[in-house]
Amino acid sequence: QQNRSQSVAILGAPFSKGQKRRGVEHGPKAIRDAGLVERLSNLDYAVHDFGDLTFKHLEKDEHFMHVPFPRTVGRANQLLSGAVSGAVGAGHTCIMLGGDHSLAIGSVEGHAQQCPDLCLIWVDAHADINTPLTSPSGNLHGQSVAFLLKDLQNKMPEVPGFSWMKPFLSARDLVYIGLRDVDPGEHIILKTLGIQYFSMRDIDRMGIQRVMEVTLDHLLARKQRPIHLSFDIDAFDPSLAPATGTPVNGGLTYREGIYVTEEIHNTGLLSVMDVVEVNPTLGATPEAVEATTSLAVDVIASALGQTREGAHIAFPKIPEPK
Ligand SMILES: CC(C)[C@H](N)C(=O)N[C@H]1CN[C@H](C(=O)O)[C@@H]1CCC[B-](O)(O)O
Ligand SMILES: [Mn+2]
Ligand SMILES: [Mn+2]
Ligand SMILES: [Mn+2]
Repeated sequence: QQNRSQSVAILGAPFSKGQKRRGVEHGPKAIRDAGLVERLSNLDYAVHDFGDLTFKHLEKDEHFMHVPFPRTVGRANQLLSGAVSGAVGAGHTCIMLGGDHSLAIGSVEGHAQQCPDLCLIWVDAHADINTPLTSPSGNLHGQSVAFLLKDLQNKMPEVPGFSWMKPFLSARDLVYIGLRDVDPGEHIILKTLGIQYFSMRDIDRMGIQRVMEVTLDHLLARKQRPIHLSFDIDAFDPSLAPATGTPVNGGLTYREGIYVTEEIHNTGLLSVMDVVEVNPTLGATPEAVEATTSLAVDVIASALGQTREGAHIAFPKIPEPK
């Protein structure tokens, strides 16, 4: 039998108002339909599926500057924060299924309520660190990190809907992997704050093994602490994950993405993982959607201990005939 030493909580967040394309709210169902619960049940985890959160669309929700749906996004993240905090507080490793990447605001904030010393690994083609003053689109899924960082506090206006939280993360506790489409305003923020990032060029130069070595050393060498992995499916090359809202060429290979999650699993410190921006309505064919959703299941399983070399949980030794 399996000593279900650990337990994983699945939290669906069917939410899309951090950006303008319809369909990403169907991400949680699509990832479950790709067999997530079955895949995790084969690992050494007790699986608790908490179902999907229900988000209210607020009637009166005027733009703030050019930012759409600020109160709806803020409220959704306040709700998600409580749910993630509850799941982590109950001792679960939490998998948050998006939904767009604005949901990381609530996910990381809720995690930090339980684990104030958490560190954040952001795997994404994008930095998602625009402020309302630098954002080209106003879309909050491209601003999530700016709401989390104490170092950006004096560069952030008061956005309606976000008065329930305050920034808590230090720039040194964040590392980016996979960047290849960074806006000018984001670039000056990354450089000014001295945030550690590995772009796709860095991965080409160093290789993913060295990137992970430096990432985990940067975050954990001084002190072991819980890891929050925020994984935007668009970190992968669009040939692997086409069903997503902002695809950018030249992304992670399948093997690079799996290596990232294997290394994070091997720290034994993964506490919350977001998997966001899977939009099943954007696949050109059913096969394209299936490729994207099964990839999401693969990276989650890998982050939770599925290994490419195999495992023999059910076999203490080679069975012998009677
Ligand atoms: C918008 C298109 C033209 C551009 N290639 C694109 O995607 N740009 C990214 C980079 N900055 C944009 C923004 O802030 O609006 C977009 C956010 C993406 C958010 B994410 O959660 O998917 O990481
Ligand atoms: Mn992205
Ligand atoms: Mn993102
Ligand atoms: Mn996106």
